[in-house]
Amino acid sequence: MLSRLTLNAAKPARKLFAVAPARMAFQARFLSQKAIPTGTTGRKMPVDPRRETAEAAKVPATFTIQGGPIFQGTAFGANANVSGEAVFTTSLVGYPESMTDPSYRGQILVFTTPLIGNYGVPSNERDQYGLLKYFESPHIQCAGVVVSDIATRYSHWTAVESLSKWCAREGVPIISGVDTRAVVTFLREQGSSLARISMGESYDEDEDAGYTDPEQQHLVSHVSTKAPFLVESKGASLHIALLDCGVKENILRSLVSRGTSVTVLPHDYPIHKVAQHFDGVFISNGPGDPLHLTTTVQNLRNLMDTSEIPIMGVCMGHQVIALAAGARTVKLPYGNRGHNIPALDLTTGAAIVTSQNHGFAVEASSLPSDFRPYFVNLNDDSNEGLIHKHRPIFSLQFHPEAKGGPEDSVYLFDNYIRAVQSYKDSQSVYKDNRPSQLMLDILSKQRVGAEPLRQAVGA
Ligand SMILES: NC(=O)CC[C@H](N)C(=O)O
Repeated sequence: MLSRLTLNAAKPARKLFAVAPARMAFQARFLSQKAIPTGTTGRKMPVDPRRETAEAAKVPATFTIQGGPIFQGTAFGANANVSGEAVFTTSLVGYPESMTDPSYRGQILVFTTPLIGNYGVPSNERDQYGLLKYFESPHIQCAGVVVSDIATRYSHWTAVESLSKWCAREGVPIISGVDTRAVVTFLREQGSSLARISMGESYDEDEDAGYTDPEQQHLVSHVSTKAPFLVESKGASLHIALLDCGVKENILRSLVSRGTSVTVLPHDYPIHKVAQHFDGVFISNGPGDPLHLTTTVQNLRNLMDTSEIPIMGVCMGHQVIALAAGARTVKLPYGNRGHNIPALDLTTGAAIVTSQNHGFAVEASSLPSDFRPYFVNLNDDSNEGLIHKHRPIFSLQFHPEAKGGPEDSVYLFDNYIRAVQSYKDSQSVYKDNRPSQLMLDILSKQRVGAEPLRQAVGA
């Protein structure tokens, strides 16, 4: 199935890429034009306070891929040396959402879109449900950012600061001036690789020194909530339990805005022991290798063996449901990250464009006979979803909440809510509707944020 993804075994010679001279000349011209602002009347215009000073662009930085090319560029954001898995996204917009998506925890995010930062960074305003309006979690989750050209001016009605200032506050470095086409060419041929962003021009000739592999850690335990909390939808009659592997705000919003209250539980909460208090179970997205989530998988297996409750999973949630069902997961050579990835609905024959961010995938051929593949990726044939043949259980490798991304697949939340409603209707005859002690305990708790990324600021 994944044969088209097979890696090229040949290893290219290590290459050093300096900042492209053409790009520097272009930037210098661009900056000098900005230095003489004039209006249509020839009158001198006030200097735009949102413009960052050109000096910021003078600090050199180096991006080194383990066993691969070395890129020199200029530093923005935090003055910090970081290491992580280098991954690339083909999204055109949505950098505030991608960078705060907990599934990117500890990764170095390479944007293939050449100009990043031109609409700045929005505020941490919250909506009527208490969810962040413009971010997918309260902090930047990726370890570092690599771009071809960072915009030093920004403009948007929601913007409150520049990309560089935001990253500086959050301890996350950016390197700009990198030939991101060469990075992607390398990663596509050699597969997912560890990398470093370091301040200065020097780089360690020792190819194996100083690299951190975030996947060696149990990343979900860092981003999952530490205690249950409720996201309330006023007057909602449905109540969903969500296992939080690193949930994006817009997944919660997609559920509560459809008239359900959501109780968010730590990823390893014994869901099989409490599911009778809820009308549906949801398993969220999250970072790292799904094989680390042994307790979550075991609990879910117990749940699926003992209850008929509707279950939906997204991304990590999809992988965990597959593992609980007895299927296998694999690491893809370089993953799928972007907002323009086509998937085919195998139940209807309709193609949709999806938002994705994952390095692992479910091996469709390993699904047990009571499940079937739901969607397939039209670029690389990898599995994009599974659906139970007789029960209301389905999951998606892509992100139907699509923040950012196209909204072709939001209807899948409607399908889930319909299943939750009919399950509730079928159960209500037997159900004791008095709130349990568990629910009373949960309702009394405030939301406790997950751990922010802690990186040493200062080289
Ligand atoms: N967005 C996600 O939930 C990612 C799932 C998993 N960590 C992967 O990389 O495949």
